Amino acid sequence: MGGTVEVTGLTKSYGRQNIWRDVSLTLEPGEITALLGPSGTGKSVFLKSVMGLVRPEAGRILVDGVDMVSAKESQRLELRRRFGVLFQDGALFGSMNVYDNVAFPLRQHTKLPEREIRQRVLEKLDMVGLVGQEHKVPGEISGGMKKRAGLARALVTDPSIILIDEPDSGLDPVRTSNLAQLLMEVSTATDATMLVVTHNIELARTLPDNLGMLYRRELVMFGPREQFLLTDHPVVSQFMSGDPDGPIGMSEEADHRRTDATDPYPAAPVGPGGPTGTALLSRHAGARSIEVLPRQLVSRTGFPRAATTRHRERIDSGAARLHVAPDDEVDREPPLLPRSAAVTRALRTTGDLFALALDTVRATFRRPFAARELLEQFWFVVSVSWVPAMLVAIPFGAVIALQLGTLTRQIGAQSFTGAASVLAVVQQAAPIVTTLVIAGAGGAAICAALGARRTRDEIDALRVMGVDPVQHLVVPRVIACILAAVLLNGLVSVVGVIGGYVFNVIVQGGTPGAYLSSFTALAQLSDLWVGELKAVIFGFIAGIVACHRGLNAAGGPKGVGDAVNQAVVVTFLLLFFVNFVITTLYLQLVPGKGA
Ligand SMILES: Nc1ncnc2c1ncn2[C@@H]1O[C@H](COP(=O)(O)OP(=O)(O)OP(=O)(O)O)[C@@H](O)[C@H]1O
Repeated sequence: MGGTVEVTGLTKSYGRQNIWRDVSLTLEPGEITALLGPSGTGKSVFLKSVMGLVRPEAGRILVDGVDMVSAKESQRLELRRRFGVLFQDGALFGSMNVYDNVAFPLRQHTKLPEREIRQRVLEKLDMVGLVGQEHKVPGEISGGMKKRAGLARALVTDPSIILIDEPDSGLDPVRTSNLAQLLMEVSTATDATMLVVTHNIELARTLPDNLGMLYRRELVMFGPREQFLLTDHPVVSQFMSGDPDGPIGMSEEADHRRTDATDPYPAAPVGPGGPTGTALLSRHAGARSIEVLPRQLVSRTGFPRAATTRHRERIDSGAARLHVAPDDEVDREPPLLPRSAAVTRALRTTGDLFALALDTVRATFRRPFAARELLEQFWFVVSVSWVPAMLVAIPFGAVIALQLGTLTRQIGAQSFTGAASVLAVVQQAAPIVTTLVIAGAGGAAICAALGARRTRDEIDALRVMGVDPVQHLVVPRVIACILAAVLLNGLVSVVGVIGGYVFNVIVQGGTPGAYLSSFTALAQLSDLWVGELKAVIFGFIAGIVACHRGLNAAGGPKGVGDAVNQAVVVTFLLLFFVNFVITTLYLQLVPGKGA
């Protein structure tokens, strides 16, 4: 039997915008529930709250008795393994083909042999009509196909709770009907609990056992299909008939308030066994005049559906009743939430950045380690950074040598030119130059790639499949940035020193012997180590900031662009500040040679 989801008093806001408040409903085991509502009323946010991806500020979501809202992230990852989720655009992983996408949850969470995985994957692909397309990557298939592949992935682990966001978007009417029938077959075969967010009226009338409707920040109505479809509530009636006239307007904010406040919209009378074929005369102008309850879909296999029997029993016993929000609640003005101060937001972002840094350190020691991802990312960061790093290193080393050479000659200390320029390159210029290039080239690309995955719901899809994005994505990227910084720092130091040598000896007429001997006289091994230590710390900062901004990108391509910009700027600022701290500490704690 499917899981139970009990939602009580749930309230969610983003900044000053209250999305919905005090939402309470129960998804009964094995039953199918459809959540309706005009665009922008927070249906997807509700779905994400149930998955534990969005944190409501008040209320509880008990999934088989465990509260998703207050549970630790590790508990949530465990709970989410019971879910099968289809996101609005499928949320397929862009780097994998359809077959690997569908196989992903099985490979991640089971030790099934590849032969068994193949059998299960092909069975689900057959179910959604995608056999023969399994070798294609998401960029090569249509929106509807992505949706069906996403459904195959959601079903491949035989989940006990299935959450589906707009299954009909991107599908033609015939495929939508087929999909509704498919969901009914899945429900009959597995008895999984389902929550389907949809705008499709036909699907809403014929598939679910229960319906709920969000409107003006409230769950205006929730209850059994038999009662929900027969009410003459103006909002529900208008929505179900697709009528342009009524309380629902073009936008959620502009929707005018219903003026008729006298009718409490009572539920339609329902007889035992359900009122199939019942006709109801509406008493509201503008609402449907006569409604006939459409038949619910049944399984074509001929097997009875356990949830249908239980649902009937709940109605007959009076346990399942229509909940209608009191009139004054629907008409209430949205609460004016306090404006979140810029300082508070900045502090929260800084706190999140530190939390991610700590999480990354902890997740580094968790198994399995994403070694392959690390190698790929390391190769990627080095390949985009090494050429610019070298090209910057030569003029940098030369400029330092030129400046110091001129200065030391002015004060009659030419013999220290080598030491001064080598120390400046190794300790200061090399780690900073290397990390600026890594942040500008590798970090920006990492941030953009994660941001794009975030806006395509791929990150949420990972979390829903019980995969920790910090362990799977952040750890390999951060370690790749560190390793690349150490490697390139060494190379940049060598190139910078050679550049300085060439300029000092050839252009400024210094002697090679004086240059080298001054270096060995004043420099010490710890000077080299501090350069590499800086590279490690700066690489860590570049990786963490890039991942943090990427994982928090929001609002489509512009949001990703903004995230990349912020990542580069924040990394630069942090680098110079941390460099100042390390240099000051080093000079205070490590006495110079000969001092
Ligand atoms: N991460 C977020 N940050 C800020 N606001 C958000 C965020 N996610 C959603 N919202 C806001 O919450 C509101 C509800 O969005 P949601 O996507 O849940 O609506 P919906 O009912 O699913 O709409 P549709 O049917 O058009 O998909 C919108 O105003 C949206 O701008």
